[in-house]
Amino acid sequence: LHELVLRRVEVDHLVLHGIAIYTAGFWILVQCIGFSDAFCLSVGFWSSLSIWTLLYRALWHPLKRFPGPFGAKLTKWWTTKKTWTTQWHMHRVHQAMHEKYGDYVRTGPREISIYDPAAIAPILGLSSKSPKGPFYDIMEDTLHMTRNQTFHKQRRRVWDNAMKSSLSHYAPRIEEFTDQFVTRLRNANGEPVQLLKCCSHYSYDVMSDLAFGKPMGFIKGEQSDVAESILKTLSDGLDAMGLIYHIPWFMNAISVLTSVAGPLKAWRDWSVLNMNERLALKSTRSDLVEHLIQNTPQTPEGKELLYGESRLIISAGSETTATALTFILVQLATHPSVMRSVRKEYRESKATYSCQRALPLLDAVVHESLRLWPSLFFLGQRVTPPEGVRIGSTFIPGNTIVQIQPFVINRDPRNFLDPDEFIPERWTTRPDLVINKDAFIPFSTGPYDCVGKRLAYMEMRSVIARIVDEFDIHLPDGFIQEDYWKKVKDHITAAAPPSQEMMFLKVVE
Ligand code: HEM
Repeated sequence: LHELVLRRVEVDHLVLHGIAIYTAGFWILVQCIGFSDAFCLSVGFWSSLSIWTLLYRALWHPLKRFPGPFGAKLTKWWTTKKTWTTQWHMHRVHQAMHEKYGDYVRTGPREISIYDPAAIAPILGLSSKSPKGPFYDIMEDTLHMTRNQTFHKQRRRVWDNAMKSSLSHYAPRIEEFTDQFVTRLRNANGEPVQLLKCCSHYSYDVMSDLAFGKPMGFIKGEQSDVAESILKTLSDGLDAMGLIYHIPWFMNAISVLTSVAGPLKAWRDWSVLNMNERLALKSTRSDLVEHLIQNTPQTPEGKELLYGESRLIISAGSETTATALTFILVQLATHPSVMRSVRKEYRESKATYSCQRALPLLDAVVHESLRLWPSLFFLGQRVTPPEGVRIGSTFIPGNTIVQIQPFVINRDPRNFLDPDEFIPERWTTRPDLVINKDAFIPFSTGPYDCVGKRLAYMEMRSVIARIVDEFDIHLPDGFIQEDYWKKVKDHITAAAPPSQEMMFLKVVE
């Protein structure tokens, strides 16, 4: 079985089929030879298959010459265990592995983690021949979760056009949500507020407005119980995802089961209800979802795609932006002189300000915060083409899962001088501090890069500019920067410490 099938064919998405076939086979065996003989045969089969697989992975696998932790060479459960024992600090584990083993580390039986910036273009870039990996099989097909390159290309064109033509109409709407955000901070009267919660409420409202034409009502505190439980499911679910997403076959099985009954089902039902309402609206608004609707056949398959993509808008755009906003605000609070300079820049440009246009220092602050703390620690899982890939002097054999690690690359002194320091000026007046600009990929790069990047910048500019214009931001007494950053977890997205509070005090002129 190992030599003929498992070694040659990707079976990650066939686990439930495998379990069904095995169960049927076992039942037939029990009918033929009785339970105890069938059981002994089954134990013998699984033990010999496991021993052979482990021996093959350790001794004969084409990746055996790559260095890496011994356990990781044998099984991906090693990563799950490591995630658990480090309490979701895999980004730090990757840093340590890079220091110990170098630029190419075997982090799974058929997986290499790459910390070499020279790999970014050949693996992720426009001319890459490495398609998406098995992680992207785990849910129903959408723009993001598909491995079908033709489907992706066609659908990406629709999304790109939709973003291009709808964003200018959407800018005033973003400012309206920012008004609500600032009002909420004003109402707090300088009392501590939960930072991540505020930012999440903002980004979930903006994204649900974009997906369904109506916000979830979080910023104004008018959310329904269902919306509240969905936000909780999505946030809590990420910790579980952070543990199991390393093992695509397991993740695949779990996501199928939980979408039939369980937390993902509630999320799915809610999105179907809201998308059906949106479809019935016959909206004249030129927004993202209107473009998607117009470019999707009104067939059962088309509707499934729209349901999936409405969830994609929320899942791809909310956590990422909320985390980025949270980290930027913490950086500004701990670098008050930068905060004052951003305020000055915004005030001087108010006459021509639009969240669609770059403000050089504010954009530099966003860049620098994303460089140090990218919203997504996991990006760009790819599979090398059958002929393999050569990067400099390193040859990676075909059908290897490869993963670029942005957190490590962003803090590599080969790419950025003083890599652990927050220095926004490296993106404005100090370009000498950026050695390799191409290593900066918080939105990924190439054909699968972030389609919502411009929208995300609009949100971040709008919120940060308006907040620093009106408030001085402070962290509570006793806040220790080092401890805060140590608490950031890696559960696919970067997880900001949820209970961190911040005070927004009216600027005294
Ligand atoms: C600071 C905020 C954001 C960051 C850092 C970010 C980052 C990323 C990254 C790294 C990817 C590639 C993921 C991968 O390789 O699997 C991605 C993809 C994507 N992002 Fe974003 N994102 C942000 C905001 C948004 C927003 C606001 C939207 C709005 C809908 C969005 C929609 C998407 C979609 C649909 C994809 C999949 C694109 C494709 O596969 O063609 N993102 N994002």
